[in-house]
Amino acid sequence: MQNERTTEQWRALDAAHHLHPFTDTESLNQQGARVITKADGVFLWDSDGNKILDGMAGLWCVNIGYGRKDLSEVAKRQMDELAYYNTFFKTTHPAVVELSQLLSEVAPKGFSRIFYTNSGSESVDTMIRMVRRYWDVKGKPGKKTLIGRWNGYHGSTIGGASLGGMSYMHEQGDLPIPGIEHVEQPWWYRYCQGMSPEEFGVVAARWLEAKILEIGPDKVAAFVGEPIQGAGGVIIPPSTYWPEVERICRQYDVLLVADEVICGFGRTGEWFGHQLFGFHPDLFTAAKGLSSGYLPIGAVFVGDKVAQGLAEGGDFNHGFTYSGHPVAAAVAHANVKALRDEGIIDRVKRDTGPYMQQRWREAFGGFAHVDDVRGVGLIQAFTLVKDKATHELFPNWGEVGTICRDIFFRHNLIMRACGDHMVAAPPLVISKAEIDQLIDTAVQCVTECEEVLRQRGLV
Ligand SMILES: Cc1ncc(COP(=O)(O)O)c(CNc2cccc(C(=O)O)c2)c1O
Repeated sequence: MQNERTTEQWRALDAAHHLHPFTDTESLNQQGARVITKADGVFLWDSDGNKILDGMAGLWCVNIGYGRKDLSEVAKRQMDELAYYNTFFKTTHPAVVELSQLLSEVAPKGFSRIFYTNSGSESVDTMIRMVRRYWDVKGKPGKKTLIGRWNGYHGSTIGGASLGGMSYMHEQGDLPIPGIEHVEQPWWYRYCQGMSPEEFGVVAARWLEAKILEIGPDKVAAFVGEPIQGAGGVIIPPSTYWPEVERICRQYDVLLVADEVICGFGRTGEWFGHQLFGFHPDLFTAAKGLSSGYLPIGAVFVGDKVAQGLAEGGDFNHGFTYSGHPVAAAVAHANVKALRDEGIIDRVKRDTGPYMQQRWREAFGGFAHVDDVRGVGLIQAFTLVKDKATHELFPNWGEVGTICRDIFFRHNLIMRACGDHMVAAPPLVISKAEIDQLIDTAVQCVTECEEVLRQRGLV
């Protein structure tokens, strides 16, 4: 229950007692946090009664949309029946069994076993331990190194933050941990050097081959990547990239891992992002859309080959108090069942996704400082650039993106600035009329943003 307080009272208590993630506390407390009090469908309301269009589905996660009473009723029923029991020591419970069976149905062939965590980060750390354990069991304990991409994002645990390629995270906490390497991201717009996307995709994939040969294939455990880099700014690789990555992984006996925390559960119009690009990972990580953010839960989908390898090794000494938590599992089951049975993912693929992509390209193709307008399904972005003709970016990466994001916020539209990439990833239940509202507001904001850039002499 929420105490009835004024916005100012909530802000003052928040400033006094709450440390926010990825936040400069002093800076936030000077302006105060925006107090979000309720939500429904694709809309949020703040404590001053403002109605906000949530173009980011929370943090890329509320795939089914807000306000689903069927999910809250499932949570209540499960909590009343069995609020908690663990899945250690040879016990299980109906909620996690039913979820596991459903997930084995919606997962691609060859993924029949799921390990549960509480977040995407924990799923990534679990995967790191799994792939290293797999190679131990296979008699190749030297294969410990995992390779990720610069500007990839894999969470904030020590493993996830190390595997991610965000340098500003590595600077805090003496990261990366040993055994983690990175290759450049497949960002065609920035690195194409006159190559077509298709040519560039193969070149970028072969950066992985060079790194494997530099380290030594007998030391490399896995390559890990998001099908589409999300928090890195919606970097969509050329179609030739992932098939070449897969070929290289098979050639050098390196496990291939897809981080599906954002791309999973319908974001791209497919159940999972790797299906869109036609590659076949040995494991993939998930969270976010698994429960649509209604309760924290993550998962590692373990391919049959790796599951068999782990089984040969006996005890896998890893897990969490809340692995397969009954209430989280019951809500995730109801969420995934609804995504499937209500045709929500199908509609993204065939209807609202294509509509969004057409409108998005029409709306942002003509601005002087907007380029690389891109997207698939209901994940899309554009980049604010200094010169479209030369692909010249703004010198102080992120400054213009922050200006633009704040203009969006003032117009009660939430989009994400990842550096100077402007990103949208709304709930998958967004209607065409709501897509029109999102885009029309965004066009107004970008128009205002370009005016501000001119006034400040940035263009
Ligand atoms: C691909 C990927 N992998 C792992 C994680 C970590 O998940 P958890 O946060 O549940 O531990 C993520 C999370 N992605 C994420 C999380 C928070 C903020 C933003 C942003 O874009 O601002 C993105 C992610 O996007």
